Amino acid sequence: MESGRLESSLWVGNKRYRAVLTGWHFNWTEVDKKNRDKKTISVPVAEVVGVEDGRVEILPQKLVEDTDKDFTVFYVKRSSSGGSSGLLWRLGRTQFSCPSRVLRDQWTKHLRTALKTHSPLRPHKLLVFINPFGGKRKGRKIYHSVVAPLFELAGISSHVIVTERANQARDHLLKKDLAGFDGVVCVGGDGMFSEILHGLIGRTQQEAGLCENDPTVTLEPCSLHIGIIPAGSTDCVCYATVGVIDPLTSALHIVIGDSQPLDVCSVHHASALVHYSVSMLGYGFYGDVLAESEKHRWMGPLRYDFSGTMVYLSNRSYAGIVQYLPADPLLSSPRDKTRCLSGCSVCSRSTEKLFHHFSDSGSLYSSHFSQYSSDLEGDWVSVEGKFRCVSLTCMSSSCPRSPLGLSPSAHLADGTGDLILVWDTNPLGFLKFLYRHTSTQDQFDLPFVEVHRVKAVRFCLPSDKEEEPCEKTGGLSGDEVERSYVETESRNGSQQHLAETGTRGEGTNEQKTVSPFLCGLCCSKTPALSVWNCDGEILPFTDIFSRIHGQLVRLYARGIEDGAALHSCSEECDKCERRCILQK
Ligand SMILES: Nc1ncnc2c1ncn2[C@@H]1O[C@H](COP(=O)(O)OP(=O)(O)OP(=O)(O)O)[C@@H](O)[C@H]1O
Ligand SMILES: CCCCCCCCCCCCC/C=C/[C@@H](O)[C@H](CO)NC(=O)CCCCC
Ligand SMILES: [Ca+2]
Repeated sequence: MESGRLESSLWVGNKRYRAVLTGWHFNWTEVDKKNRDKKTISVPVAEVVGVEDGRVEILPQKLVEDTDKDFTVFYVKRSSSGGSSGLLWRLGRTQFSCPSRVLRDQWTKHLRTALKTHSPLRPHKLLVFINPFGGKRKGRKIYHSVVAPLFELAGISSHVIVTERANQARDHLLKKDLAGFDGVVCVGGDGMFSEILHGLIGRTQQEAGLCENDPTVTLEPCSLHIGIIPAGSTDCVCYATVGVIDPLTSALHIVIGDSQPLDVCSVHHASALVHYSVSMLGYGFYGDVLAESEKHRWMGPLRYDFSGTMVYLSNRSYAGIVQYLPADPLLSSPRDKTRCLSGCSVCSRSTEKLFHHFSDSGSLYSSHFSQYSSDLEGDWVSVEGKFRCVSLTCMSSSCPRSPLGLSPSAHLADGTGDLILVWDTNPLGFLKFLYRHTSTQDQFDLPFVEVHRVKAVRFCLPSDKEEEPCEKTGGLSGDEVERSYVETESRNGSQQHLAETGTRGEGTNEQKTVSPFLCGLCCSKTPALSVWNCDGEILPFTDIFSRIHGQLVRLYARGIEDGAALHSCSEECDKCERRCILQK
């Protein structure tokens, strides 16, 4: 008998099944009275959530009938409702009956052992941060009603912190003891994710003795995984890495220990780290939308639609110099019409490139040779002019508002970002560009739009182009923007200069928010500057240097599964090529 293999008859209700546990799969096939096989259900062991003695239910509430010949298996079940192509996951549950208690114990023992063997990244202990004010303010309810019961079922212990102020989660991760935790879960939106990202990256560099302020340093990848339970307004990072915004689906990805590496862009100004970004670093239109939307927080998620319309009507473009370092064009292109899907070959090739210097121990996390990266070598390209917007994204940045995203062919973990330059154009042209984000039409196929796959970007203002700000509304000039925001923070005595922008949410620091939109309304003077929108935060500087760090963090996710490859996966898994790839 193959090790770990188990086969026997089991009953579900009054139907008999032939159940087989092989190394990778747990299958049960209905057998009719003439011993003919009927329907088979096949679940990869990696997608089994838990195995319980007796007849058990956990959602909507826990019910246990402790019978000694029964056991219950919980597993991931794909749902196609709402056109989600199987990306929406539900908790499947089957209660099996055995002819004897001995056989029942054999089944539960084998299944539990198989889970341990085949899912090495399943978390045991998680640190959970809940932002009670994110999105529609449902974070706490979502966690307690949907997520906590699943964690309990999977035997995950969690330490839960409901935040009382902005940046509490970041500060906790930077300073407190994290021993024993496998990952950090963020219940909130992109802003809350950003806090976790900053805390974990900062902590990892502190412990590795690396200076985050130096853009040439190869940063150490974080060893703790991040799980996102979407409860914000945009939830772009969740959407782009899971494919749906659904707390139960995300909780299941965490519980089964999925792992998706993610590129991170560091943003620097004058030898100091300003911020990290994963979804969008945008100047011009997206910066103005964010600045405007901060005044309408009370509208909730709708504030972006309202502000988007207002900013569009203000019809502005901004002068700037953009310099970029192109990525290797032989590896991929932002216009190659591919999508970064689960198991993406472009990202896998990058993993080999990024981590080819394995240490003696074989650890992925102590892999770099030199502290300084050769990634910034190459020929820089420089362009100057007036832009509607300049955006840099490390991934597609798809979200419900834009299902294919800012750059549909961008990759989650290839060590590059896509730079999108939208040159000044007429209002109708720009509307066309924006509108194409909401459809499948190519937003880059317009004469005033350029897209480049890059490793690093610099942006500065042309020295002679600064205009007088509007006096009535107090629009700020370049110098003023910087002065009004800079704050120096000292972390554990080290000289870190992380700008405290704090323009999101209640409880943030009181600071002046740049609102160039007002000038567009009250006078004909266009403001001199826009602001940078960095994953939903307004940055305090206009001149920036940013660089992409390949696979700096890992999420409990697996990227977007290919709907076509998933066909009738939950029933006929042998036919599903993608699952086989995953399990290799
Ligand atoms: N207890 C708190 N009080 C006030 N602000 C908080 C608190 N906890 C976290 N924050 C801040 O709230 C900001 C917004 O939160 P979050 O991202 O969860 O929701 P959102 O803005 O509605 O969603 P999105 O970022 O997806 O647009 C975050 O930047 C975070 O720093
Ligand atoms: C006329 C139709 C106009 C439609 C315009 C559609 C364009 C949509 C592109 C959406 C790109 C989202 C990028 C993600 C940004 C997030 O990091 C950030 C934090 O949550 N969100 C915003 O800044 C929120 C700001 C979102 C800007 C719209
Ligand atoms: Ca990327």
